[in-house]
Amino acid sequence: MELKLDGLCVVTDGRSLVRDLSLKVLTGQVVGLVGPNGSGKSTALRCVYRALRPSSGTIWVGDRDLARLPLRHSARTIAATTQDGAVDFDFTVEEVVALGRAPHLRGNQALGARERALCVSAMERLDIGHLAHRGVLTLSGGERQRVLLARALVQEPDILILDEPTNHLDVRHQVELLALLRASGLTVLVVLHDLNLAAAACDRIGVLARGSLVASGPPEDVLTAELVADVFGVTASVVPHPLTGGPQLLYSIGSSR
Ligand SMILES: Nc1ncnc2c1ncn2[C@@H]1O[C@H](COP(=O)(O)OP(=O)(O)OP(=O)(O)O)[C@@H](O)[C@H]1O
Repeated sequence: MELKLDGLCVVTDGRSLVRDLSLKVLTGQVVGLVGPNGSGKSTALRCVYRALRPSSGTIWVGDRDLARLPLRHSARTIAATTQDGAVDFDFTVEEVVALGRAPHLRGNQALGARERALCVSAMERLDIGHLAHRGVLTLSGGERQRVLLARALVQEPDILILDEPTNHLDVRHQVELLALLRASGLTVLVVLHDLNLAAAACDRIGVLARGSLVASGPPEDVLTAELVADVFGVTASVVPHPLTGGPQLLYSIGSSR
């Protein structure tokens, strides 16, 4: 299902956090949103998973205006993981993952065999099967992040919204997660700080700076040394990935040695 942000604006206390953001994620595409700290990435995502009402603009989910969709309908269609991955209660891992089915159930309806199998499969895909009976509050940051991703997958959404899903993950789990996203066939909008991961995993990249989209397109068109210097204030060399030919950034870190 296609996701389209059309002229999205968020104004809080007279300050524009997101300015006239238009961005399309075609069905089954992975689109990365990158940009410096405070550039409005999470604010834009919060509008898509309905934690925040935009000041103006429209979010189209397929051919439907998100603001007019019943909450239960959008909860079935869009799954999200947030940046801090906060979990307040000491549920077990399998209980948290099962919560992903909530938009599909009525009241206290129990999970059926298919739904339980879905939860087991998602835990296996995220390499957390061995943690099923652990309390989530006892988990490491990366383990907890994988639990929340499993919960998002069992929701069986059409659209996944992920805010820095790799930030606590070790390199193996980063690579596995991005491979899983690419193989999922879902429409994915993901905030990533690691530009090299974004280049490797995304069909297209949008760059936000001070709330505005300053570039968007395939990674090789967007991730240029000039853009990285302009937007992030960092000197980088862009070299082709030896296997894929995609752009990879090498940073110079000043040193007296
Ligand atoms: N509720 C709010 N009230 C006032 N300012 C806010 C609010 N929420 C976010 N901001 C500000 O809006 C700006 C954009 O925040 P946002 O979290 O969207 O940035 P971000 O690009 O996701 O940053 P980061 O990379 O650090 O996660 C920041 O300056 C932030 O302090």
